[in-house]
Amino acid sequence: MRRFFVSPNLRGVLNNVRFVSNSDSSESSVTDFLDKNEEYDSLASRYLGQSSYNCFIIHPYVKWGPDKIRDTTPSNQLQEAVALIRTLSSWKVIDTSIAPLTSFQKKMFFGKGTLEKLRSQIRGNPNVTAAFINVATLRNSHLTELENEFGVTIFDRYNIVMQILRMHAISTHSRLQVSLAEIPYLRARIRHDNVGVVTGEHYDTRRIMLQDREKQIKSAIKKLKSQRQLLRNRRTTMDFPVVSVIGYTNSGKTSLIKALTGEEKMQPQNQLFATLDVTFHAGQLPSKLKVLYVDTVGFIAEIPTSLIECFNVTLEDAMIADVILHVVDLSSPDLQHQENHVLKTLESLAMNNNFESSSDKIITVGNKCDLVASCKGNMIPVSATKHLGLDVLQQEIENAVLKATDRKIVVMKVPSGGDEMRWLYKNAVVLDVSADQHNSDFQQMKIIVTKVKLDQFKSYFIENKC
Ligand SMILES: Nc1nc2c(ncn2[C@@H]2O[C@H](COP(=O)(O)OP(=O)(O)OP(=O)(O)O)[C@@H](O)[C@H]2O)c(=O)[nH]1
Ligand SMILES: [Mg+2]
Repeated sequence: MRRFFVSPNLRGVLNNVRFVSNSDSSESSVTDFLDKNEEYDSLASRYLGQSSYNCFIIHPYVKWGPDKIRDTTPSNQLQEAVALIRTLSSWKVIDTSIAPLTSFQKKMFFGKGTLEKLRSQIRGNPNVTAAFINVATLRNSHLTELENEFGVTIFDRYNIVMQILRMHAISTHSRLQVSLAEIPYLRARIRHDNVGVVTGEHYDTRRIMLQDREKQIKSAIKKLKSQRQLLRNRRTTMDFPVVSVIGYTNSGKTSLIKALTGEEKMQPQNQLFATLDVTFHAGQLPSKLKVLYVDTVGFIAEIPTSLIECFNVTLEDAMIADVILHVVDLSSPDLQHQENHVLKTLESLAMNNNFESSSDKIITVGNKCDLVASCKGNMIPVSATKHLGLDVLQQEIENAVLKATDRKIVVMKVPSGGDEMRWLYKNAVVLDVSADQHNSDFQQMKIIVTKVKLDQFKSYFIENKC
């Protein structure tokens, strides 16, 4: 299993281990090109709207058949759509509607009656300037159809999520990833606009510009990856167990790490995709063992794979952790759907990257227990903000970390002030030292030690003496 290495200056490092920094000048030069492309900017501001809209939200749902989603309800999904739009600070939700469909594969997106009803609702309200159709991606033909019918700008989830990510991406790494995710979207949109245009010249220039930009972004991400690897390698000598914290967006991952580490600088927010960087934070378990908690980007259902893929890189660090905390929001009416989505995505990520399955190292944490009367299922109830249940959780994390990293808590009798003591201070975590009651020349040391180090100790100090 891979380990993260951190600097020998333990205290400094443990204050706040953050491998991704917003102000790293060596990184920011890598992204200079992102801001120097007028043609791209005009395309992005047109399709990834930076304006404000008064939005009518439509949640289309399939009543039966293979497209029907079974572990949630249309009204829960509509609620998530509303939360997505509310995350865009300058947008307003004007009205919402749940619209039945027979299938997403039909030539016309809505049936005649539903379309008629929606058209009169939207066209009848002069305040409405946009409609958000709550599906992963709309086909170009459906986009054209709905624009013509409703007479307002049409958005799908891909677009809305992109806009949120754009708004929250500050660090070099997240800006690059978001920029990469924009390309397939824009490519589809310029193709859409090209329909019916006699000369394809303009389309070709734009297509080539997007292709060049994609190449530049990919090579910048590659460069950055090797810089980050170098940074990690430089922080040699001490290795810490790694506990990654994953979960659906807004479930409380950042809040939980803040509660477990006491790191005041962390800023949880009531927004979807508030965290877009993988960051590392030092914490201490009940036995004093130091661990690194990894904060990660949240998951969300119903987005296209090209968008998910851009964030897979950030999840790589999370996947190879010793223990994974899966945070679920107990107060969400859509708890089951969100939990299933995260587990399914993890499974496919593991499969596609040839990682070993992560299921046996997952601890499920039911967060926001202060908002519910009871907690069902096999999970540890906590409240990150009210600091409830954290002791039990930390003990569970410790047991899992010891098991996953082959560490043991051992009590040893060693000569006072001898080489053995010095060796153990250097190579193990010393939990307690007390004078041996039967022989004052010896000390009892309670330590946490890896199996490898314990075997070394035995070979240096026990077997060699025989
Ligand atoms: N009542 C209550 N609110 C909580 C609790 N934990 C987190 N929250 C709130 O939930 C919201 C989201 O918290 P975050 O910690 O930012 O969630 P996250 O999972 O990191 O979200 P993303 O980074 O956007 O995916 C914030 O408004 C928190 O204050 C809790 O235990 N109880
Ligand atoms: Mg967060």
